Amino acid sequence: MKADAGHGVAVRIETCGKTFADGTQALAPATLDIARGETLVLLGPSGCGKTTMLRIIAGLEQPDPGGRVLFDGADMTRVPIEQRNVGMVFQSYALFPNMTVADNIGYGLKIRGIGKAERAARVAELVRLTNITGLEDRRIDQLSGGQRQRVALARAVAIRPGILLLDEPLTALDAALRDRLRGELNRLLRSLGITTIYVTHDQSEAMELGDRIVVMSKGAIAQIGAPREIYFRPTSRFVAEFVGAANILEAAIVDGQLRLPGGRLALADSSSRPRVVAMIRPETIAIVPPDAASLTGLVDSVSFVGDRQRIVVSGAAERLLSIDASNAAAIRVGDRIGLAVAPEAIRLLPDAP
Ligand SMILES: Nc1ncnc2c1ncn2[C@@H]1O[C@H](COP(=O)(O)OP(=O)(O)OP(=O)(O)O)[C@@H](O)[C@H]1O
Repeated sequence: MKADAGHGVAVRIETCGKTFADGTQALAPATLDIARGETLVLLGPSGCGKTTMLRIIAGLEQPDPGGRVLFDGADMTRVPIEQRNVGMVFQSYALFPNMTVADNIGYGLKIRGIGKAERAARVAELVRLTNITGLEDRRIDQLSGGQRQRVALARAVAIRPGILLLDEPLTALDAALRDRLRGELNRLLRSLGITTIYVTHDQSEAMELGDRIVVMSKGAIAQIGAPREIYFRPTSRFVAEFVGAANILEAAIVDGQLRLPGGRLALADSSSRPRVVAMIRPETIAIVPPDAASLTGLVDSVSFVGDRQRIVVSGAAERLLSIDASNAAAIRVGDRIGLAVAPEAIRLLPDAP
């Protein structure tokens, strides 16, 4: 969490729903508080309503009647976007192509009547913060995608917005560049301490950048929590499967243990239900010698994925189980292996999706 996060609510969305003119309900009425200085990530599959929520906060879209948007406690619902003091960056850069980098970054300051000397000082600071030193006098059409996205970020934060809204700002970039910029963006957001709302469908981006993540599904909030909470303690099957890889097991509980075709697993959670849906992350399953193990299975496939190997096991559960193991483990297809899972790593889920 950023240093000054948590002191008060910067943004409150109160029963904000959105039904478009054609009858599409993009957002069911949702209420959400965003703390000052926090980076809140809206995460979900395509069409789940993330952008609609961001546009309501920006003032590009009005919520359905009854909904309110508050900044620092003040009702902004009817306040036009240009008076909301928000900075925005979208997937498409929307920079002025024939202006220089420095002029793009300074544009918002200029139209706000900020003098030349102060403008130059702020532009210089942002050029340094966003790692584009040396490119100040280039035109936008002479820059790479990653450089353009840095300029777009610098321009958005130059006006010192109260709130920064980012909609998939890294999506158009290739994987290696996206990873690098994600780290840089994380440092930038933390050093500026601006309240940020970040839209993405990429769960690793959400994990790295978010103080909290709002997982959305079909126009509704499925779960809100810190990245670790969302990952290890999902409250629904949808969240478990959308955020990272998940083994979902349907099994009976006997004597506080999950009863599976290949053996048993001890549980930390108790349940009064005779059958449960349980989630186990692939990296929480350890491979142990089969003879003393309470659960065993047969290795169905082994795939090398670079930093680890993904092992798929049959016979342990009703479905195939995926395990992430270190490359050091010498495992071959057809091996009989034992599986161990710490009871706390098994999460019971409600039956509903
Ligand atoms: N102006 C509009 N009129 C009618 N329906 C719309 C309009 N804008 C968006 N929608 C619909 O509302 C739903 C939510 O859209 P939204 O853009 O918020 O989703 P999203 O989660 O941001 O998706 P993506 O990741 O694909 O951008 C979608 O079904 C979309 O088709």
